[in-house]
Amino acid sequence: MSSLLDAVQARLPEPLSSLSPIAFYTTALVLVTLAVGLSSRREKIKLPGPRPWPIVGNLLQVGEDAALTYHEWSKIYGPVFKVTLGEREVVVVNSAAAAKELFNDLGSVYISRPLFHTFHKVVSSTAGFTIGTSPWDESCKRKRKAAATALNRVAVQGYVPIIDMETLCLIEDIYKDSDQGRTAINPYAYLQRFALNTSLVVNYGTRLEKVGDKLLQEIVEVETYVANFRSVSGTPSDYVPLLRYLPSFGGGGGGGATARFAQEVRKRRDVYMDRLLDDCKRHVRAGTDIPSITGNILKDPEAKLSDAELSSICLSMVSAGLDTLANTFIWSVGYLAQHPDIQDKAYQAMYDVYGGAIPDSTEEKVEYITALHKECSRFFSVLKLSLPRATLGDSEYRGVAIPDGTTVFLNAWAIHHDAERYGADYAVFRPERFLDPREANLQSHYSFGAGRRMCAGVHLANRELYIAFCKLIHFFRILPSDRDDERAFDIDPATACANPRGLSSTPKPFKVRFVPRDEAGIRAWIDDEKTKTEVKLARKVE
Ligand code: HEM
Repeated sequence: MSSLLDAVQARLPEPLSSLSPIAFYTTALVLVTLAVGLSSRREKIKLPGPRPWPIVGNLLQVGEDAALTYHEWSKIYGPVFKVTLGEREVVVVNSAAAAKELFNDLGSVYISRPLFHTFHKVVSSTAGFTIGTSPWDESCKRKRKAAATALNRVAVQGYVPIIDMETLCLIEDIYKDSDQGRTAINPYAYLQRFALNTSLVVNYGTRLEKVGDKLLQEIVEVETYVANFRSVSGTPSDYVPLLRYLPSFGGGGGGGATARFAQEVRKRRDVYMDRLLDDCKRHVRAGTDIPSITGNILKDPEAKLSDAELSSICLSMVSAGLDTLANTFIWSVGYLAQHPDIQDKAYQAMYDVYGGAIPDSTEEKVEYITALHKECSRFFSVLKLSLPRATLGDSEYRGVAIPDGTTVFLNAWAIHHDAERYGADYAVFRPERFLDPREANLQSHYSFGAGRRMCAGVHLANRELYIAFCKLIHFFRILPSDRDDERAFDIDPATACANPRGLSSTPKPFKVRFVPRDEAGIRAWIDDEKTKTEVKLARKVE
């Protein structure tokens, strides 16, 4: 017993570790009693939900993959229930009907974002919050408006040449590294560069040249760490403040391992964000910039954005479309490799429209490809719990009061498994569901969230998905590796997720073959496009 006490005391900060055993147990008892008292006194939301434990609430019951657990709980407690995470009560929304009722019909209430200790106080104190992590206020309104205008349908049409250029680089590098389909490759780095470069060119007019580029690797690595800090289930000290004082958890005040790591990540992030912005500013001053969102803001004398707001928009542009888009592609490519029948249907659909010519990017004419990317977004649900919301003002759900400032999770995973919305075959990958004319009046899926804080990059993301799917399937047959040790891999989003506690789910690494459908055709296209484009749309980051 005393060795257990020694071990516990050794991990505590100075004032607690120096207590005698009797004083220690008394203090612990008082703290537990206080916490139990506080947690039972604090119950504000009378929705059904699993019974919380003292101090930790339901944290220990949530398990590895919170969205899947919440989906199971929704079968017991109904589509809208409450969980208690440490000292925070959270409303979880699990059906399409409830999402509409709350996020759309009560859009002006379900509009804010909650604050979390690690992300908002430790990771973000220098770089500022992204739009997706900013509570709703006048500054957030300005940032959201600027981003939404720069990313609306009309603006995105102007970015099609940029997406085309990045698709060309994607196809060229995949082609080169695949050795005519003989070598199976891991598609992650190619798709991450595609996603990041598109955002960088649109936002700064700059791009990263090589798949193995050091800056690219740094941005992908750091943004993945940041995303994990933003995850609503990855950082227990966000919910149990006491943990911030334990060395292996920690927070800003506690100086523990999590806090130190978060501070290090923040510094690394500041370095490349400053570099990208400075590079853009230098070119704007010299008049050598390429039209971009940031360049336009810097040149606009009427722009009412502060430096911090501009940095926040830049941060959002770099981070918001990186993991989300790349992971949607990565899951999809793995799935397509195991389902050549779907590729055949997509190829045939393109053939029906273009008679074998290369699909045009300026319009989404191939309905099956649109249906395919919608189904990929639904089926793989990369942001399973979306981004957390907070209510602004009091509201009600079925007569139960939801007070101002309540944290709300939109469980996109559960909604995408809602039989009332998607029918009995919700678990089947079937793009055809989105060709049904009855879909026209419904929100296709919830991977971009819902309501007034829905993804501001939805048009850009959809266009990137459409164009890249068209070209990948037009030029390649995507097939499993022919090596015995690589051929089989799990690509089921319920079981193959490599980071169930992360923000954006990614599958465990796998390799596939990209076999050119027409060897001479792909080479001629690459050569021809390169002379036309000559990567003159963007310069390299200096
Ligand atoms: C497949 C790719 C993407 C997915 C799955 C995705 C998903 C999401 C989701 C779920 C949200 C939260 C929505 C809500 O609370 O209802 C969000 C917010 C946001 N996304 Fe995306 N996103 C993607 C790509 C992009 C891209 C390419 C950009 C821009 C370059 C972008 C910019 C934003 C911004 C600025 C927000 C914050 C909106 C706000 O809080 O008002 N996203 N995204």
